[in-house]
Amino acid sequence: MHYVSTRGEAPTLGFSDAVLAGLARDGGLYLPAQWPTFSPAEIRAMRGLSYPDLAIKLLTPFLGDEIKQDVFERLVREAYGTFRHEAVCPLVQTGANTFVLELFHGPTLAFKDVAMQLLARLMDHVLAERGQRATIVGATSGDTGGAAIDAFAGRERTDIFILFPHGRVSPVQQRQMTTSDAANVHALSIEGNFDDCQGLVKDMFNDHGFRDRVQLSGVNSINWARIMAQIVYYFSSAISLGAPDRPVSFTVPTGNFGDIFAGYAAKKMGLPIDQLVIATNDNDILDRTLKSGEHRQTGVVATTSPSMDIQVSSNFERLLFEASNRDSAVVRRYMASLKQSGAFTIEAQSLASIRGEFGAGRADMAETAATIRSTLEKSGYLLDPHTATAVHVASSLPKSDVPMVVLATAHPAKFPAAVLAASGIEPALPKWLSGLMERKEKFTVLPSEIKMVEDYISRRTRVAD
Ligand SMILES: Cc1ncc(COP(=O)(O)O)c(C=O)c1O
Ligand SMILES: N[C@@H](CCOP(=O)(O)O)C(=O)O
Repeated sequence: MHYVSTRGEAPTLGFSDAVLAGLARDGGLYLPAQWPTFSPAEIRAMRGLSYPDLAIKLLTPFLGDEIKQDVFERLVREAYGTFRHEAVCPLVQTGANTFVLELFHGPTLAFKDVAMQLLARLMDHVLAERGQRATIVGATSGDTGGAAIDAFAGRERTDIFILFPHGRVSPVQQRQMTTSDAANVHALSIEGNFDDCQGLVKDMFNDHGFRDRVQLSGVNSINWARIMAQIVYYFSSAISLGAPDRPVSFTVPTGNFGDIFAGYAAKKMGLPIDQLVIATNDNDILDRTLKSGEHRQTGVVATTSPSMDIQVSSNFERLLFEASNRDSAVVRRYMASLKQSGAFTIEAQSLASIRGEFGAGRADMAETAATIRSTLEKSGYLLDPHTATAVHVASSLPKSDVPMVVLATAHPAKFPAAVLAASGIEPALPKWLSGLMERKEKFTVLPSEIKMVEDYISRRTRVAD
């Protein structure tokens, strides 16, 4: 299996190099050269597999021959051994034909753990085999950072620097990033919003001198392995609802477009998905794009679902590549226009293809709060604000016989203030995190200035030791 860049001007890589590279050297994102596919009979035969066994079956074709099968199996089992629910990602029925897919049973209570626990182990393995080290730099609007720090803390071969927007993450999210005592962990509070943090990370990847000097790697969903690991729960939930003999729809709380792109990948691999619905909060660039065909960035507004406060949606580039029949020249034109004028207009054929695959909707903060309240009243289920945006969008769709699965991307206890205000209930952190809010914080505040951030990282990474 080989990996190609969406911009077509970077070397084609094997799996291990694509994982270590993060962003391609031409600024693009890696995708498998072909989608592995599974026939209905093969999907039927997956019924009854445990989550790790399903992950091994679905993900092995992406590895080529680069990771030995017994090693991969061990890494998968270790990764999902960190989850507190036996099913790893259990499905809960909340209405007649509606389900919530709980992705928050990992160490940091967010769906990011599903991919990050595996990615950290894969990276560690590849670096050890090669006798290399890496400097990992990541941007977070709250959840990726905590998940990455948990997964990489104490690992000998990596130093990890997480950039989060100053004052714009929840107190629980902040402490998950700032209370690690591992020497290889560095939390940087950036004076800006998430898009500024993600822009800094991409600028560092595009500064090839810096990139090579510190052996830069990324763990945001620009990294293919993040998307890859997220494909599995689309299969596990759809199979438990009758796939491949019954189609299933998904509504996904969306920001950087990684999670829902994993659903698109699952469909490409043969899973019968009826609708893939993008749910946004007030930062609704993707909802507007699907409606108008124009992708136009506006300012980010702070909401009660802070992890979705994003206007530069990285993985949309992967979809543009697919929708244009993998025409990297078209993608380069869109990206150049986005850089120059903050907007581009999607060509008619690509737009039709995107609209054929995806629906979209938005929920403002009042609708999100009302959904938390009404879901609790109707079904006794307490949603987090991100999941609530998707429940609101799903409930606004025309009625259908196809089961609708909403991805529950975070535990409500990560956002106690918003959940309390909406429902009157203050969700408690699980036992293993109960001392979190009392732990001592350690972080550095930096301006959103590339040179200052690069300088900070260069002085602290142990890559050159
Ligand atoms: C809780 C939560 N929900 C939804 C999202 C959006 O997911 P994606 O960025 O993959 O679209 C995020 C952040 O990415 C998140 O942390
Ligand atoms: N919502 C994310 C933003 C970064 O997304 P990623 O999936 O690209 O890592 C977060 O919580 O940090």
